[in-house]
Amino acid sequence: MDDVRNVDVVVIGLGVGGEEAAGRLAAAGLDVIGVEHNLVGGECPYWGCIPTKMMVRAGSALAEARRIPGLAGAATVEPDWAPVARRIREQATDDWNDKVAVDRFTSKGGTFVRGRATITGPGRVKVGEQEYAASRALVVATGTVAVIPPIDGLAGTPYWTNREAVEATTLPESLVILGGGAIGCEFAQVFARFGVQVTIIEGSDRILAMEEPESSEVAASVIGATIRTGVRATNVSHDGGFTVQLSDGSSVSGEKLLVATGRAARLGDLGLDRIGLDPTTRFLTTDDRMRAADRVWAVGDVTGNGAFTHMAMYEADIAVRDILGQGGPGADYRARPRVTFIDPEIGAVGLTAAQARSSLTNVRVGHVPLGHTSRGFVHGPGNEGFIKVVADMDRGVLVGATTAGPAGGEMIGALAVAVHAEVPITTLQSQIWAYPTFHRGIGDALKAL
Ligand SMILES: Cc1cc2nc3c(=O)[nH]c(=O)nc-3n(C[C@H](O)[C@H](O)[C@H](O)COP(=O)(O)OP(=O)(O)OC[C@H]3O[C@@H](n4cnc5c(N)ncnc54)[C@H](O)[C@@H]3O)c2cc1C
Ligand SMILES: NC(=O)c1ccc[n+]([C@@H]2O[C@H](COP(=O)([O-])OP(=O)(O)OC[C@H]3O[C@@H](n4cnc5c(N)ncnc54)[C@H](O)[C@@H]3O)[C@@H](O)[C@H]2O)c1
Repeated sequence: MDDVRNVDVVVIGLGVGGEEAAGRLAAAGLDVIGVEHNLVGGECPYWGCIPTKMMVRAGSALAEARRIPGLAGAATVEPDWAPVARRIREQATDDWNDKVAVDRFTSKGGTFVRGRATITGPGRVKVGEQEYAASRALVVATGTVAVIPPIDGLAGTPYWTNREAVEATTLPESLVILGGGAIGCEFAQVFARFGVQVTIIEGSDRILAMEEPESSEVAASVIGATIRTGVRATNVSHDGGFTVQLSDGSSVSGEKLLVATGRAARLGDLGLDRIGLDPTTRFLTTDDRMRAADRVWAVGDVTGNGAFTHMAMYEADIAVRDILGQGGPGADYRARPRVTFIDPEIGAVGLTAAQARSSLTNVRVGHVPLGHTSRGFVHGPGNEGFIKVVADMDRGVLVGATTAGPAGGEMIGALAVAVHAEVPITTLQSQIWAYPTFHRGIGDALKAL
């Protein structure tokens, strides 16, 4: 084995959070080792946010073209997956090549190491035969993998996860999706718009179960798939196509099967016990400076604070400032935004009404269907959606909101500011909202409080 190499910082995992932390620490002049066993950039650019949003963009273009009759004449729509697959391969992922991302990190002065890192002791990390000793910080940013539920017959079949779905160059005729969360819903709508017969199997009683019930209703009405809720898969068999037996005795079949039943942090084989942490933990618990242990910081999906790219970036920023001794605000999760990119987009921030009622005594809700607003009326076809605000009336501030609609992901920005900055509801109610915008509906929802 080579000698131990002494450095300032080792970052394990160069996904969204790790790359941000490693790059900034290197740019600040520290001696940083960044370790990545797969692609620098992680899930988001290669199999997550970016390619799936390219798919969504393509599906939305088809849907908008199909709305032309009745609005603007006639249109013939002939979906073709080839340009989508090409765009993903050439523009989003460089054919799943991370040279640009590696160069981005090394140009900041970081040292890149390709391989799987294991922790061997406090500040100590081994990659292959080389061991590193970090005097200042160890940053764990190892992200998540798709959870594969222990369903009889599933293991060993050629099921898809998000990775195979993103890499697909041709589409199946039919697709069964296990799980109706964000991943299941986004893929379902896109593939359905390209002509695939999609069936979603969701164990709980509604899709997008973590969001407002109205969000689930809107999603179910627009996705274009057969949606089976309250049933679980009990058995999977593969004989050219897939047959999934369900807990109610029925079965569904599809040419392909996509497993989208959640994500699990990659922590199991990291060696956490060697730094005094529980190796069986689901997520790494941190303080508000993202410290998980002495001179150990954790950022991104592994912290369990919301598996979103913006959360990984946010936590990386806090960890970097703490490691560099720069101070500044600590982590505050009250105004966590999220957007499910179906059409209509479902933006949300903070608490749902049910979450608010479970922890607060004086909660009021304001709600307006988007079709009742001037802009929703003008928009016509494709105007599904609503705006819902959740208020803590004791403090006179919003604690949560949902904006579902054609610009739902953009509308939530205004309400994220309101929740984050605790803008008094009376101030929001006296605001002037431009006419006729979708976001003017926020004023209507506030009036309904
Ligand atoms: C289909 C899909 C769509 C999504 N869409 C969105 C979206 O629209 N908006 C949004 O905000 N979020 C979205 N997400 C979530 C987003 O991709 C993640 O929240 C984000 O990638 C998390 O970043 P991370 O750095 O924590 O982890 P990751 O991106 O998972 O990166 C972790 C990295 O660590 C590496 N690694 C793990 N263990 C080791 C080890 N021992 N040694 C070396 N390297 C290791 C991995 O190879 C990986 O590259 C989506 C996710 C999926 C799956
Ligand atoms: N637009 C975005 O920002 C975006 C998009 C995709 C993913 N993501 C992130 O990735 C995370 C993971 O997404 P996801 O959709 O895989 O997970 P999820 O946890 O959001 O949803 C998984 C769903 O699968 C269901 N389920 C679990 N086991 C099941 C089973 N055996 N049979 C039937 N249903 C089952 C659950 O009830 C749940 O509704 C999201 O929570 C989000 O943080 C974000």
